[in-house]
Amino acid sequence: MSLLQVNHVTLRFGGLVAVNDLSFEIPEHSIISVIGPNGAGKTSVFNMITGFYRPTSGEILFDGVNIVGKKPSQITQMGMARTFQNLRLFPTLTVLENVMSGMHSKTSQGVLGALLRTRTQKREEEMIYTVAESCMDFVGIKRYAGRLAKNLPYGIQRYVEIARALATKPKLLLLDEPAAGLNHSEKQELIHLIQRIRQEFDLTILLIEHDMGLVNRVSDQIIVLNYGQKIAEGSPHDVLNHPLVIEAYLGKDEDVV
Ligand SMILES: Nc1ncnc2c1ncn2[C@@H]1O[C@H](COP(=O)(O)OP(=O)(O)OP(=O)(O)O)[C@@H](O)[C@H]1O
Repeated sequence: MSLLQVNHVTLRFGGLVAVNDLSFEIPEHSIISVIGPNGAGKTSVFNMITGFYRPTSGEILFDGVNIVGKKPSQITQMGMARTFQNLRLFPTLTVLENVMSGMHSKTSQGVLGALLRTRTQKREEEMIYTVAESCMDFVGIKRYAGRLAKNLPYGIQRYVEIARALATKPKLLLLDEPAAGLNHSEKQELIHLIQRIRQEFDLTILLIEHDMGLVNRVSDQIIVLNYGQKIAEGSPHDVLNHPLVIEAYLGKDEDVV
């Protein structure tokens, strides 16, 4: 069954068509990558799926529900989590607090509960702490738990974002250029982490990435965008050898494996 269905979605900014009549489906438990040259519309697609942009036309079904018009927070509640191309951590909070922050939107207690510190609320805080700890452990950043996010190297901050997203126990995890700014050995670790996430967590992953080595290693299927349109879709081998894809990347064809 498809966890996500994007049906004939178009996004216009004035006269510019950023995404043009795009359709694709994401089967449950798969890892799908969206690739394409700069400006192809990849981030716009992520922003529509996560509710940051509203499509000009078309529908997006998540778990069978049309999510067009829903707020990002409502979509998060439905089981979607994302990381950002430009990191969005709370710089003056610790790693632990950042990871816990992702889960607070899911607690049942409101402001009154927080003030009264009801027993339920204390139990929830303990549960949030336990989940945050296990997610930090899973991605290998537990030793940084008490450090302020802003004082950590870029590569570690990326892992904090991933841990924060995982802690919300999403059905769909969207990773926006997770390898950006990472060196070769960090990229190898990230490939291993993405494969472990798929094995250990019951989730589906949608990835935007420029690093073709990573895309090739982790993806079940690849969707290629160019000028807002889908120009190819299929297995890594088929897509990365597709003439239209090679043409789209011409001039930077060293990226294509
Ligand atoms: N908020 C916006 N307002 C106006 N135009 C926008 C906006 N967001 C994106 N665009 C335009 O839409 C097109 C697609 O941009 P988008 O960022 O989705 O591409 P991308 O494939 O993610 O690129 P990159 O790989 O460089 O991140 C571009 O022409 C971009 O300038």
